[in-house]
Amino acid sequence: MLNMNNISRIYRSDTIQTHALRDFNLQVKAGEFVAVTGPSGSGKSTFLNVAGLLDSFDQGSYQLDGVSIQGLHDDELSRLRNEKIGFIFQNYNLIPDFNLFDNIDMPLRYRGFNATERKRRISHALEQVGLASRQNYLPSQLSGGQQQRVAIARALAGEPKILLADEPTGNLDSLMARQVMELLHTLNEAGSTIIMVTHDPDQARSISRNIQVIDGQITDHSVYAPINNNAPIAVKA
Ligand SMILES: Nc1ncnc2c1ncn2[C@@H]1O[C@H](COP(=O)(O)OP(=O)(O)OP(=O)(O)O)[C@@H](O)[C@H]1O
Repeated sequence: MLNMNNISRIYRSDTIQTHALRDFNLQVKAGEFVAVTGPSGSGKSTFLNVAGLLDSFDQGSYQLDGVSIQGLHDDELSRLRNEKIGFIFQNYNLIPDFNLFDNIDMPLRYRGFNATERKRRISHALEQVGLASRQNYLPSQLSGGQQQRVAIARALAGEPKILLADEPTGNLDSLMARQVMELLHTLNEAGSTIIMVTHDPDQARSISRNIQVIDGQITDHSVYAPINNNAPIAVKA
């Protein structure tokens, strides 16, 4: 599904170069759930941005769902991004004046789906996140956890090949965070491929595969026993 080999991403300014990713190698198979951990500034967001085709890279090769990314033009990258990737951000990124239906509808309109197909996708996605009865609500009428579930529904409605989540529970209290994590696990059990950056060690432990990023490289690559197990069985991969 995702195949990165020797990826480097260097940010350059007049005076300094920052090697945000260096010789970064990662393969993720369809159906995996991967937690990405590591200290602040280690390159986690840069990795997600490169993986999500939001940022370019300087060296290496990257195939997403069998498509080589190198050399693609911006319009091809946008099309691939819209088709294959669902993003979930810490701050939800919902449009406050749009109700839930219209928030989920907007990227589908952009992709040119007809009204019947859009309605089908929106209804199904809202059902998946347990908010089918609230499609006319505004984001401000929902809790933070519910807003994040809408953001997840928006990502799911695109029927992406992979979900990329950057600290999706970072703004939530522990109960709501747990509900969002349960939803992500349920989606993964139903077949979704998910890569999630988290600072929360308990969350990471609930996820079957963990990678740790330090100084732009993967330094630890552990596979844990699945969810709801506080005593991980670490197997070095
Ligand atoms: N647009 C940019 N221009 C210059 N340097 C950048 C840019 N974005 C990130 N960096 C640098 O690249 C390195 C990796 O940053 P990145 O945001 O990927 O880390 P992170 O692990 O996601 O951090 P955090 O956990 O704090 O979000 C850092 O040294 C950061 O300062």
